[in-house]
Amino acid sequence: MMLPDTNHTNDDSFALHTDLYQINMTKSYWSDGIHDKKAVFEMYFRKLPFGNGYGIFAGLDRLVSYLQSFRFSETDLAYLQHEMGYEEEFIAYLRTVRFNGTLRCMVEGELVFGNEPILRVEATLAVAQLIETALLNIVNYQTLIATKASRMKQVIGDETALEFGTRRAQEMDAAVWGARAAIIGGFDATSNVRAGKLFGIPVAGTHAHAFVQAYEDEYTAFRKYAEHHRDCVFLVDTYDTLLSGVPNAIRVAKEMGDLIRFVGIRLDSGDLAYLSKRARVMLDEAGFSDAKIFASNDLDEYTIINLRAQGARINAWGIGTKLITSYEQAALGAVYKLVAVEDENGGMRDVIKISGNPEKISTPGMKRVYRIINKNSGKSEGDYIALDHERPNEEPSLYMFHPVHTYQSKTVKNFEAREVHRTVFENGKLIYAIPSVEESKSYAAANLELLWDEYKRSMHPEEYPVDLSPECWDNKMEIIESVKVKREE
Ligand SMILES: Nc1ncnc2c1ncn2[C@@H]1O[C@H](COP(=O)(O)OP(=O)(O)OP(=O)(O)O)[C@@H](O)[C@H]1O
Ligand SMILES: O=P(O)(O)OC[C@H]1O[C@H](OP(=O)(O)OP(=O)(O)O)[C@H](O)[C@@H]1O
Ligand SMILES: O=C(O)c1cccnc1
Repeated sequence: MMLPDTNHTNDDSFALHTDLYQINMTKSYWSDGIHDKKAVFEMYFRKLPFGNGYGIFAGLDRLVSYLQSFRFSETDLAYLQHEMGYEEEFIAYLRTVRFNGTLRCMVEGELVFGNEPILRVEATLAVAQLIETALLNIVNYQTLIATKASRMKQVIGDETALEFGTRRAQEMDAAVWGARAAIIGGFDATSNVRAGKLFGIPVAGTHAHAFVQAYEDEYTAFRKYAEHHRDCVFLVDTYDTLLSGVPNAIRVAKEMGDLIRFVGIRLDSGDLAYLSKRARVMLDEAGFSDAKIFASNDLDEYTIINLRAQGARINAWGIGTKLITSYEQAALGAVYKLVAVEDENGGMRDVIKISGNPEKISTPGMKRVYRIINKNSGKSEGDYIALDHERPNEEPSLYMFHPVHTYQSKTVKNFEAREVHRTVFENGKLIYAIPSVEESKSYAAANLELLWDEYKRSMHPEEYPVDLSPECWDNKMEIIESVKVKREE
């Protein structure tokens, strides 16, 4: 009897990290001889998550390493041939497949909105199709977490935001890449040490209830911790926060004096508003007005706003489950759609996907996205999606209108049209240097300065304009008409 391979030693590439239908479509393209036709796909989501007014893009780092190493390994090919039954000639073709295309993509920390391309892939039809699933998998998760983190950080403001979610995350990849995305979104540190090593991001932590329980009493536990660590945050809620936890923390801090840095205490249960206010008074009266109060326990932006309204005296927020699992909304819903394909004459044919819902009709053609910055206010007027050859920066004024409710319009003058995509790969060659995570985080913060506050509030934000250029809109309408005519024939 053959035992299944349980040690996964054959997991030596990500090329099979795709849906079966991509391989089956590729087989048809290849059999039909159209696999090397040029194709353009764009990725976008329709609706911002959490009712937020903006999104923060993350995922480019992993996307780059995926595309750079994209090839079917010999074990992948053996599996496809012997277990899945694909023919030898097709396997021989798959052996040659590499990412040979051009990728234009937002940079991590870029603001992203509904119905605008996050990235654009120009590649051969087969390759562009084979990579769809992994690209969506990476971007959907990381952008979701970066956006949630940014939304939480907007509420937390200048206070400290700590990512504590690894133990609750949807497996190990989600924990580390989610921690990274949280930092891009504005978090200050993660508790995940591996994420710190992998990405060079700040790592921070306190101690658990188990540590207190492991000693005969709470005082001894704090004292032992203090004897072996310079920075101390004592978890004060194991037995009784106000009657024993805070007094024991103060006692140890006094005894140890300058031998430690008494960073503060952590509250992890009970009424966090009440306990933090009482603990603040006790710490201040003991002469520790610099000691900070950390809080954790199922926190999210809604609880934080509420705790703030109650006058809670919390300086650092440890957030796990509700961030790393994107508890409020499980998925972003980005899609990857074909917008142009090579025709019989070697030119490109713009293509469309029709839907009964006008908002869901795809926008054909190869496009560029511009952020229209008003030079007087320094704020963004909205995003402007134009066909590839258009150059809005050369126009004296731009006519911007809602792509569905077209009567909502404005003319913008004295603007800078800032492209939001960079060329990351050109004909298969990586030409972009990925910034550090801290740089992406600063980039996200600087981008947020471009937005009026009305787009950034967590409840019922204003809808940020994402408009099509008149030429792009006309092209879409013409193609809708031509599809209608074909349907009627
Ligand atoms: N003053 C407050 N106002 C609003 N929400 C609060 C306040 N204090 C704590 N919370 C939140 O209420 C919830 C309390 O959850 P829960 O009842 O599970 O915790 P607990 O009473 O602290 O007990 P446990 O020891 O099981 O953690 C948490 O999400 C916490 O963040
Ligand atoms: O509540 P979250 O936002 O998910 O944040 C992470 C939680 O993980 C820890 O609790 P856990 O009960 O796992 O460990 P403990 O024994 O140290 O309290 C920590 O004390 C937080 O409450
Ligand atoms: O360091 C902490 O306090 C911590 C880390 C992970 C989860 N909960 C708390």
